[in-house]
Amino acid sequence: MNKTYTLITGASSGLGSAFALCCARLKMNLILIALPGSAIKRTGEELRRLYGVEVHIFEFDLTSNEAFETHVGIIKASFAVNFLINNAGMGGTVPMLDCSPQVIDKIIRLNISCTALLTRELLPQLLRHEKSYVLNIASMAAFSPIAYKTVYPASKAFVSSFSLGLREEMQHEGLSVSVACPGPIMTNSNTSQRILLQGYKGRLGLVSTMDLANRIVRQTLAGRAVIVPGWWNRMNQKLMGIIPSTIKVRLISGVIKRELQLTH
Ligand SMILES: NC(=O)C1=CN([C@@H]2O[C@H](COP(=O)(O)OP(=O)(O)OC[C@H]3O[C@@H](n4cnc5c(N)ncnc54)[C@H](OP(=O)(O)O)[C@@H]3O)[C@@H](O)[C@H]2O)C=CC1
Ligand SMILES: N[C@@H](C=O)C(=O)O
Repeated sequence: MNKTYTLITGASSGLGSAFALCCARLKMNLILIALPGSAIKRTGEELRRLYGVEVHIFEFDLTSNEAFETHVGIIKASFAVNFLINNAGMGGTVPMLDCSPQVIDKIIRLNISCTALLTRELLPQLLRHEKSYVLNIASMAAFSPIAYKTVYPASKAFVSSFSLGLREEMQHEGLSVSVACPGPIMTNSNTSQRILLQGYKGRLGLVSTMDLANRIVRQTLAGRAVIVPGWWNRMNQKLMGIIPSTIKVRLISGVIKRELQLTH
């Protein structure tokens, strides 16, 4: 039987490395993408040794057009990808006037362009399998505009809309597309500090990173369209579907504004 591979972007830390561990435990061969200079090679060796799976590492900046074209070209030509996890993403909390145009561009490229383009590039490979999966990582932030984050929630609304549109288009093709909308996750130190500044409301939605990865992968393989882990987050999702946008943006932004203490 031909070997199949799960490709995970942003796999060197945070949720991405938890996905790598979860998928290795499920005996999936892995292709891990991360920025150069992380500890991803060591992670790869550990996963090979512990779980006996193949792990191929690609270290490049997904937002560089040239690097993207070169590395994705190699991946397409060499590996039969049947599960794509678009996890790499960036955000932050900063007033619009203090946010550099470069950062805005990077968020849009990584969260929006790379998600759509990598999916498009790998679609022919994915469709060669009887059953294949795409998992896109959005956020609870996809459910409402948020002041002081502005570009990030807008980018995650794109990820959500893109995923559900593609899911509909692929429904008879054997490709199941899911979008995960996690609440706060204690991953890198900046994000963790900001979550603590939100107070008890931020902490109520917390799910441990490994638990989150396991739940999201399980539900993706079960074919679920929208994955919102955690009871508090699911309740918030329902509320956000009912509350008018002008009211919810004010309520959520009030909580998020506390994160500005980190930089101001
Ligand atoms: N943390 C949270 O509270 C939440 C996160 N999310 C989403 O979950 C996903 C993972 O988040 P999280 O684990 O916190 O993120 P982290 O910042 O902890 O990790 C992001 C990963 O992506 C990699 N990465 C970043 N930029 C690039 C790039 N240009 N090219 C290649 N790889 C890159 C990072 O590499 P390196 O380590 O080398 O920088 C790292 O491996 C994101 O899409 C995020 O938006 C959703 C809801 C809440
Ligand atoms: N990862 C994002 C969390 O919601 C952020 O950095 O804001």
